Amino acid sequence: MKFTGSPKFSHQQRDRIGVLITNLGTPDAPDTPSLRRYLRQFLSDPRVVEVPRLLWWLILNLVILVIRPKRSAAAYKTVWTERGSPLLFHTQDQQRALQQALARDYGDDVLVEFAMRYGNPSIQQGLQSLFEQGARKLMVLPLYPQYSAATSGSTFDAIAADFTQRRWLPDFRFIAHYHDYAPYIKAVAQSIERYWQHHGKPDKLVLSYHGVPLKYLHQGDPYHCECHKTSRLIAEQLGLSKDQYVTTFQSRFGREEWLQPYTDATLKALPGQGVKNIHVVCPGFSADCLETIEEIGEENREYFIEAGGENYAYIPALNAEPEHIEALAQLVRDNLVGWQLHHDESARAARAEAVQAALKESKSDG
Ligand SMILES: C=CC1=C(C)c2cc3[nH]c(cc4nc(cc5[nH]c(cc1n2)c(C)c5CCC(=O)O)C(CCC(=O)O)=C4C)c(C)c3C=C
Ligand SMILES: [Fe+2]
Ligand SMILES: [Fe+2]
Repeated sequence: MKFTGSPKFSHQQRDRIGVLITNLGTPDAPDTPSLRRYLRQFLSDPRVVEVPRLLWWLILNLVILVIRPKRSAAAYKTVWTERGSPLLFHTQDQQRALQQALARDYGDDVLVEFAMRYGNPSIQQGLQSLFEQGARKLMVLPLYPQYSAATSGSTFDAIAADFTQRRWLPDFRFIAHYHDYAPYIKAVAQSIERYWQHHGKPDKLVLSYHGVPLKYLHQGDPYHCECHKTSRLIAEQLGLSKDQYVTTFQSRFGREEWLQPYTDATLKALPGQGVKNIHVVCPGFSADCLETIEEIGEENREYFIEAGGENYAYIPALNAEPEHIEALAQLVRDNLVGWQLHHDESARAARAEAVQAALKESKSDG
């Protein structure tokens, strides 16, 4: 059979709305074979690495996948937890909390699943689960606030690739970005303010975003502009003047030029300019992961202190914090307009209560 059907469908089944939240993905374990598998899938994506395919195949297979998996596995080991990779368990927590927040309004008419662009659970698994539970309308929300072809664009490709194999396609909405969405800006600003209430204000706030090759900007990718807009809006919310914050780009990969200023070079230079007390926040990462915990929390701290810096703190990502979940729930509600399902209101209210009670119970089970 060429196209996957929906054998479990019955006319008694209620139509529902599926919300798929996604993130980048992470290896299954912090060991060399798992990293080789993960990096092969990730770095073979033409949306991520825009280099002629044959040349890239040679570099990837003869150099990168020989050297990098072992090195990256060692880095992942330092952040791995009992619940596995931080990116994975934070995304799980976000899924659960978002499901609960939306159940307050929609009962079980709206289902939330999560998936990873690379590795597990895959986009295909996430979609399959939603469709099996009766989702006939689908909203995909990649948890990348700033759009880049390398991230949100690639996620769209994976959804589209799955659709090419399906017989029954859903109504479909894709949230390409939310870099200037007021509830998101407010959630980031609040988390910074809360941090300052306990730890005081720094000389400078560094807003560090994952980088991309500079050529993507020149070829029209809006990512760089969206990062700067997010920073400006957060700074406005916090009442910071231009000299009190700086936007930088981290996690450079390979030899070509990436977006500047680089986070590491900036942190090495700041103490020499008399800035000895800084806080770093990463508004582009909706969940803490290797790139924030290890790269910003550890590696870059050392650069700053070695260069003569005195106080350095990393303000954690929004993860499953209530303000974040409320911002995401609001984003989903805003984008559900026109998609209300037509059920009897009182029955819906009763279902909403039942779902709330069940979720509370499952939460107290651990
Ligand atoms: C080849 C280049 C890469 C591009 C372009 C890129 C863009 C990009 N990535 C994120 C978010 C994350 N990246 C993460 C890890 C990671 N990124 C790259 C390379 C590119 N990223 C690599 C090789 C890795 C793996 C780690 C390593 O080997 O160093 C992560 C963390 C994943 C985790 O498991 O914790 C995130 C998140 C964005 C937002 C982005 C472009 C906008
Ligand atoms: Fe990355
Ligand atoms: Fe990194």
